[in-house]
Amino acid sequence: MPMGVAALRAPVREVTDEEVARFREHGWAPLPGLVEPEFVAGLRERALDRLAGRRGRFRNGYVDRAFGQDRDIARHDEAFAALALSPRLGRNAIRLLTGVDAVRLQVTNLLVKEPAGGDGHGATVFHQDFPWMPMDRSAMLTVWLALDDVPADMGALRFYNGSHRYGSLGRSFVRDGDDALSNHPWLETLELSEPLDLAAGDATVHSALVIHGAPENRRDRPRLSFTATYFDAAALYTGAPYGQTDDLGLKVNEPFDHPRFPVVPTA
Ligand SMILES: O=C(O)CCC(=O)C(=O)O
Ligand SMILES: [Fe+2]
Repeated sequence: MPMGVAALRAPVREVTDEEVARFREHGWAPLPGLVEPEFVAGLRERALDRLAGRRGRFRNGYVDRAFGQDRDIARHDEAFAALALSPRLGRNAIRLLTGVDAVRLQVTNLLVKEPAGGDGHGATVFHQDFPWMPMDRSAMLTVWLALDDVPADMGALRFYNGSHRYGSLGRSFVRDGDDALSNHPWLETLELSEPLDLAAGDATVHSALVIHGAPENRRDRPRLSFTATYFDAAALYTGAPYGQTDDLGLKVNEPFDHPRFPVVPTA
């Protein structure tokens, strides 16, 4: 049953002080039961509808080998929009980040990791998100929400705890063999987070500076997740080339005042 517009208040819980502390210490945190499973079931249905007919697309980019994307899904779907722009999620992002009074939504994404083998997806190599970004500061995070149960061997994310403290460590996904561990073997001295079994509605949240990746999907059904990325609303545009922002008419050294980067309401 499709959700009516009136029903679109996303049932998101608040993060706890312990979760904020853990995020700041490790650069990421598990957020079990972040979104009510009933609402997530509706999102899953919408996700599957959007994905029908998208199978078997040619893949060649480095990222495309790791997972499929339906970028900006919240611009096309009101339920994903209700979630991504929910005041609870906005307040959570502000609390998790340090020294941030307001956040903008950078991007939403429906991610699909097909089962490994044949035409399927490979592992998500370890990387940071920030090195691509045209923002002048790194206060940025991604909420990664399981739209269905995602047991560890299906490819829930893993993280190098504390790796967010080492600043921007360079791009991955741009050349062969450029995963973060190959670029920086010392990362292996850090603790790798345990494999996580996520249920639909569970999430992880990660800093754009934490090193993260995911194993291949060893199950026989696609791994389905939704991500929403938020950044400090005060961040200024640097003009660095980036597909999403190149043609938007943003001004260098000005904030991202553009409808593509809405400030998330907090009430
Ligand atoms: O879902 C994945 O495998 C990777 C997602 C990711 O890297 C991200 O959301 O930043
Ligand atoms: Fe990432």
